[in-house]
Amino acid sequence: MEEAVPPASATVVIRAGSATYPFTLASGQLGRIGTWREAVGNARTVAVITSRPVAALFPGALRTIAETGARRVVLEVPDGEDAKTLQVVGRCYQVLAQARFTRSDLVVALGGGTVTDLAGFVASTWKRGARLVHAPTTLLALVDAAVGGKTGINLPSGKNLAGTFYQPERVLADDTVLTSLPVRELRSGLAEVIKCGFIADPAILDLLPDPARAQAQRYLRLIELSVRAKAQLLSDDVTDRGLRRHLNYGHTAGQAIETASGFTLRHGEAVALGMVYAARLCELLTGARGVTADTQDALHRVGLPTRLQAAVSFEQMWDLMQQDKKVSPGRPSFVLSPRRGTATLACMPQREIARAAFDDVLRPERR
Ligand SMILES: NC(=O)c1ccc[n+]([C@@H]2O[C@H](COP(=O)([O-])OP(=O)(O)OC[C@H]3O[C@@H](n4cnc5c(N)ncnc54)[C@H](O)[C@@H]3O)[C@@H](O)[C@H]2O)c1
Ligand SMILES: O=C(O)C(=O)C[C@@H](O)[C@H](O)[C@H](O)COP(=O)(O)O
Ligand SMILES: [Zn+2]
Repeated sequence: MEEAVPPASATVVIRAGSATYPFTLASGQLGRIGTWREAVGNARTVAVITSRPVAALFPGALRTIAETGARRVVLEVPDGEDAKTLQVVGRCYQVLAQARFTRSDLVVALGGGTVTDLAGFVASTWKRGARLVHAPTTLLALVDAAVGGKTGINLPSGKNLAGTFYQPERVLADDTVLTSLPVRELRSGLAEVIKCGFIADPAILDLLPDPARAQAQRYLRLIELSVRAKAQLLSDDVTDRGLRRHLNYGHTAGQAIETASGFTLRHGEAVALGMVYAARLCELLTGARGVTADTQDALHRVGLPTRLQAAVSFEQMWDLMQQDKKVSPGRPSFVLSPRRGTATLACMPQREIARAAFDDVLRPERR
């Protein structure tokens, strides 16, 4: 049985500095001609960036884009993190060049966060800026990656080390995409939802779903609350110099762990571990109590990992953390959340404290 949860409103207006655009949350809209007519506008060519598995899941969306009358070009990129490389960016540019793609043509990102990160980068750099619409198909992309205009490409030396800030014209959020999403991917998205609960809106933490059950109303509500929380933090800090950094909670350690695991961990799983780590650091640095237990409890409720299983050493994590793009010596860059709904910035911890926190909460337990 579905619990009675207040219905989500249809549109969240995202204000990102001088840009304003709608995040429309409407079940089934990716298959509607009206949605796409409005999104395509007067573009002559629509380049849909997607991956093969995602394209196979959403033939209706692809067909409907073609029915708008615009010429449709489908760029199938590798699935998952393999899409976020300079090589794939180069291949996208080649296809756009062959299609004589102009700045008034439209790039549509149809997929998860890897696709929105890649497509955003391609659109922002193609002729210094083509039109862009996001059609997120994972929970993680719905609540996070499709909003706020961060684009990212991975380099051998680290995750998201090349990127731009480039806002889409609109985000077409259709919660029915969740019906085909594997539970592991749902959980991964819930890590970013839980992050918003800790740094901004504690009400989120009282609404956490059971990922093994269908709870459509609850997801609608969580999508809306998470997007509102994100929008609030980035509205006056699009370029990540101040408040927006709170959205990086769990990411300094998390993205280091994600990279060190060779991307065997999903982004959200790594962020979950990063939040546990940040919680323990918070206790060690500030004397706060109960932060780790509260974090572990929220993550356990949705079945996310709270301790490393993969072989990632402290040294690997520590080295990669130093290369995080927001780290600069002596300046606060590590996000802590001492209490539900709040976040602060601290300097990178000293190595001994960083190691102690790792040993306390992340190091795989000996069997
Ligand atoms: N730019 C940002 O603000 C931001 C925010 C958060 C995360 N990210 C980035 O997002 C990426 C992770 O995104 P993700 O978790 O969506 O991963 P993803 O894009 O790799 O998608 C995960 C998997 O789900 C599959 N999939 C997609 N939609 C599906 C559907 N509806 N049904 C069934 N399967 C489906 C894909 O084929 C893929 O294998 C990371 O690279 C991360 O760095 C960016
Ligand atoms: O939008 C933001 O700002 C975020 O930090 C959201 C994160 O969830 C996301 O993973 C982002 O891509 C991480 O950014 P990075 O600057 O650490 O690469
Ligand atoms: Zn993230």
